[in-house]
Order: sequence, then structure tokens, then C-alpha cells
Amino acid sequence: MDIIFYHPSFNSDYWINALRKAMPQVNVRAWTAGDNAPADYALVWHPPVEMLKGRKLKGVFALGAGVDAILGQLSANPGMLADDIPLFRLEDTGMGSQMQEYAVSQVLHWFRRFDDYQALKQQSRWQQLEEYAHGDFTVGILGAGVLGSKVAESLLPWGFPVRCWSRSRKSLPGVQSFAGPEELGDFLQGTRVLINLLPNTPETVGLINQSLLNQLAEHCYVMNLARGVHVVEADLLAALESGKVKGAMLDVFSREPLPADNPLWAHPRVAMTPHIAAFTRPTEAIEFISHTIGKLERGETVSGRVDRVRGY
Ligand SMILES: NC(=O)C1=CN([C@@H]2O[C@H](COP(=O)(O)OP(=O)(O)OC[C@H]3O[C@@H](n4cnc5c(N)ncnc54)[C@H](OP(=O)(O)O)[C@@H]3O)[C@@H](O)[C@H]2O)C=CC1
Ligand SMILES: O=C(O)C(=O)CO
Repeated sequence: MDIIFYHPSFNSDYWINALRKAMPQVNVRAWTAGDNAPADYALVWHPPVEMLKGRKLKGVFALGAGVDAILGQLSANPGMLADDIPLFRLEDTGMGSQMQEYAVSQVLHWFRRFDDYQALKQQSRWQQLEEYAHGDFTVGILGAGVLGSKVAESLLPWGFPVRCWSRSRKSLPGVQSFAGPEELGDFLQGTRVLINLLPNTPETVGLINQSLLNQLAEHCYVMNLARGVHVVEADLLAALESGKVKGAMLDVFSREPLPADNPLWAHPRVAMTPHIAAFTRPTEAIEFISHTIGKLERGETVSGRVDRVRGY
């Protein structure tokens, strides 16, 4: 069996060696331009069109959780990947616990008013503020898939009311589930901290806009851990100015790297990280890929297959 690998920034030698160790019976090679030799599987992130075009593959694995980039490439380049070739993505592979760390630490930061204390410190002011109550700190998670459900689970032990919104109804113990566009309004009503973990699809682009923000609780907080295109940045800035949104923690942006003149950089109540909420971890990713390939080869059912029509 032959596997080709392409990632624009990962250390290919490291990955190829680790893949060979995990699957000693497989020939793994880094794909380079002009390589048209046959392969069974391709492991990719932002692949050149020519890498996949015309190949008869048994499967393609995206080396991340989100498949918006590769689906965008496929729609812009018809024929890049035949419709019957399955596309898989990474499910969790260590990203769940990273998202939990990110979300829990930031929710606690806001809940314990460290943002306010930091602002007071800037003014050399020694002042004790009123405590917030857990009951007034409902956390609402947009997206209750692999990562959203893990984030929901991690917030429960801290005593916050937790709710999620997804396409289909969920039964996560202790988490209130809202499903579909018809229940979005009820989900937003009373949500004090909004955490976004939706995939980027035509239905979710621009979802976090003025109308959505207006439906959240007063002095709410917004955490975007999914994709920049979900947030209408001008609407978020306006909601921060009006005081409706008290703070935002953003990991992803409509343009990355965020241009130097973007007003989000300078906003005192916006914190940000450069798309690091969850990294692809080689050991866990390779374990998932080799396990999935093993199952595919044995004709067994696997998870992680992307529905290319649905968009995630
Ligand atoms: N910032 C970072 O470093 C990283 C960001 N990400 C982002 O996180 C996203 C989520 O990952 P993951 O949890 O693995 O994805 P999943 O596919 O497992 O979960 C997606 C969730 O979103 C819900 N959803 C999708 N479309 C809609 C819609 N139109 N209305 C309501 N709910 C919807 C799904 O509902 P249902 O369950 O009913 O299908 C599901 O619950 C990725 O797509 C990626 O963009 C991922 C890794 C790192
Ligand atoms: O896995 C993903 O989708 C990512 O965004 C990783 O940065």
C-alpha cells in the first residue's frame, strides 16, 4: 500500500518517519510536484490541485478537524477529487483537550473578573468588585460535535449552566440541547458566554452578527474558536462599543494573519491568539489515521468521513 503526504508547514520528515513506524507494511512518501506515481491514500492540508487531480485513491485524510479549505478547493476545481473518493478528517486526536483548556481558562478568567481587575490595575486602583454568580453565567456552545461536546463536558464541573446548539438534538448529560434554526433564539436568550465551535459551511458563515449578538444576555462574552468567517467583525466591534458584549476572546479571523490595521488588535476588551486553540498532534493524528485505514482495508465501518454535500 502507498500513502502520499503533503502539508505546507509541518515537518514532513518527522511525519513520514512516524507514519512508517505506525504502519511498517506501508510505503509512505512526501508528495512533491510532478509525482504521478500511484497511491492508495493521501494525507493532506491545503494540497496543490495537481496532487489529487485524476488519482484513483481509496481515501483522502485532511490533517485537521475543519475541512472548509479543502472543500473550497474542491468546489473551485471540479475534478480535483472524484465524488466517490471518501474524504476523512481528524476527530479529536488531542484537539478536544486543548479546546477544553482554552475554553475553561477563559470562562474562568471572565467569571472571576480578571478582565476588570486588569483594567483597574492599569489605573493603579485597589478595588474589590462584586462577585458574579454561577447561575448568571450560562455558557452556550454553538456546535455540539466532537469538540463542542468536549468543551461542554469540561465546563459542567465548574457549576456553570451549559447549553449547546447543533443541527440535531443531543443528549449530553447535564447539558441543555437546542437544535436547528427554530431553536436558535431560545438558545441565545440568557446565554452569557457564547463559544463558537461550528464548522465553516454556507449556513454558518456570518452567523455571529448583529442580530445574533443582540439576542444574548447583557454584558455577554464571545469566544470564537472555530473560523473567522463565522463572526461579522464590524458587528462584534459595534456590540463591544455599545457594551452589549463585554469581552471577546478570538482565536480565528476573517483574514489570517490578522492585518496590522484591523481595529481588533487595539481594542482593550478583545483578547486574541493566532489560531492556536487546538493543534494537530502527530502521535494522536497518526494513530487515528492508521486505525482508520486498517478498518477501511478490512471493510469495517469508520467514523470521521466528511459529508461533502453537508460541508462538514
Ligand atoms: N481554532 C482552532 O485551532 C481549531 C478550530 N477548529 C474548528 O472547529 C470546528 C468544529 O470541529 P468538530 O467539533 O470536530 O466538528 P464536528 O463536525 O464534530 O461538529 C460540528 C457541530 O456543528 C453543528 N452544526 C453544523 N452545521 C450546523 C448548522 N447549520 N446549524 C447548527 N449546528 C450545526 C453539528 O451539528 P450535528 O451534530 O447535528 O451535525 C455539530 O454538532 C471545525 O470545523 C474547525 O473549523 C477545529 C480544530 C482547531
Ligand atoms: O484542525 C483545524 O481545523 C484547525 O483549524 C487547526 O488549526
